[in-house]
Amino acid sequence: MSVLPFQAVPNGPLLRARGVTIEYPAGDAIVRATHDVSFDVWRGDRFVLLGPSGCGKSTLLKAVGGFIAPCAGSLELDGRAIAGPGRDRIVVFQEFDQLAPWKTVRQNVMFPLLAGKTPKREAEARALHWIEKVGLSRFVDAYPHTLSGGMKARVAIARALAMQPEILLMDEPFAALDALTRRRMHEELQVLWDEVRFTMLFVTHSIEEALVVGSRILLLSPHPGRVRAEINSHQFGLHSAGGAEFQAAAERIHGLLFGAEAAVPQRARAVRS
Ligand SMILES: Nc1ncnc2c1ncn2[C@@H]1O[C@H](COP(=O)(O)OP(=O)(O)OP(=O)(O)O)[C@@H](O)[C@H]1O
Repeated sequence: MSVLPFQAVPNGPLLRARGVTIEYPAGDAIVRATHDVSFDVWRGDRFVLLGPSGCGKSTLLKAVGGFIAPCAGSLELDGRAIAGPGRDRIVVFQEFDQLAPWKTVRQNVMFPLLAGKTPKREAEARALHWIEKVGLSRFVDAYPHTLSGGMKARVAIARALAMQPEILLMDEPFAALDALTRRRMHEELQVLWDEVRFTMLFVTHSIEEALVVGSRILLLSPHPGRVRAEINSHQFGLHSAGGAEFQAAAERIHGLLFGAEAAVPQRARAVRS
C-alpha cells in the first residue's frame, strides 16, 4: 500500500482548536486554566479571545504559539498539529520593551529575519517595507528609548509582520498605552489589515476593544475558561464605537460574560450581532 504524503486540508480553517484543556502544575495541586475549548480561525480573521482576568486567554495564545501543550484536545495550524514554536506564528506582547534597546528600529525589525537566515539585503528591504507601512520611515535609525509607547507598538507589529507569519498572535498588545494612543493603534491596525488581510488572534479583556478590533469574538467564562459563545463583530469598528448598535452588542456581551446567562454553564452558541 502506498502512503500519501501529508497534505493540508484545502479550504479548511487555518487554526483549529478542539477540546483544548490546559493545566499548570502548582505545587501539589493542578490549576486548570482552560476546559474543553474549541474554535476555528479562518484566513483573514481578526479573531478575539475575550474574557475576564484569569480565564485562560494568554494560556490559549501561548498554546497556539507552541510554548505550552494542552493536556487534552488538539491544536492544528493548516492541518498540522502544533508541536512547538514556529516562525509561522509570531507573538506581539504588551511589553514593547521586548525591543532590543541597543538596536535601532531597522535593526530590531531585521533581527529575527537575519536569525532565520534571510539574506541581509532581503531582510533590510523587508524591514524598510514594514517600517514604512506602520508610518515610521523617519525613525528607522532611532533607538527604542527615543520612541513613544505607540511607536514601539508599531515597531513590534512591523517586526512581526516582516516575518510573514501565517497568524499574528497579539496578547493585549495595547494595554499599556494611554486611551488616545490605544485608539490610534486600533485605527492603524485596521488600516494595515485592510491592506494586508493578515490573520490575527487577539487577546483582550476589554469588550469595547474586542468589538473594535475583532471580526469574530470567542467569549470565555471565568476560570477555568470555557467557551461561552461566539459572536460575529465584523460590522463594528471605530466608526461605530459609541453608537446604539455597538452599545447594545457590548451590553449583550457583558450579560453573557457576567450576567444571569453566564451563571448557567452552556454549550457554545453562535450569537448573531
Ligand atoms: N505559569 C503558571 N503556573 C501556574 N498557573 C498559571 C500559570 N500561568 C497562568 N496560570 C493560571 O492559569 C489561569 C489562566 O491564566 P491566564 O494568564 O491564561 O489568564 P488570562 O485570561 O490571560 O488573564 P489576564 O487577562 O489577567 O492576563 C489563571 O488562574 C492563572 O493563575
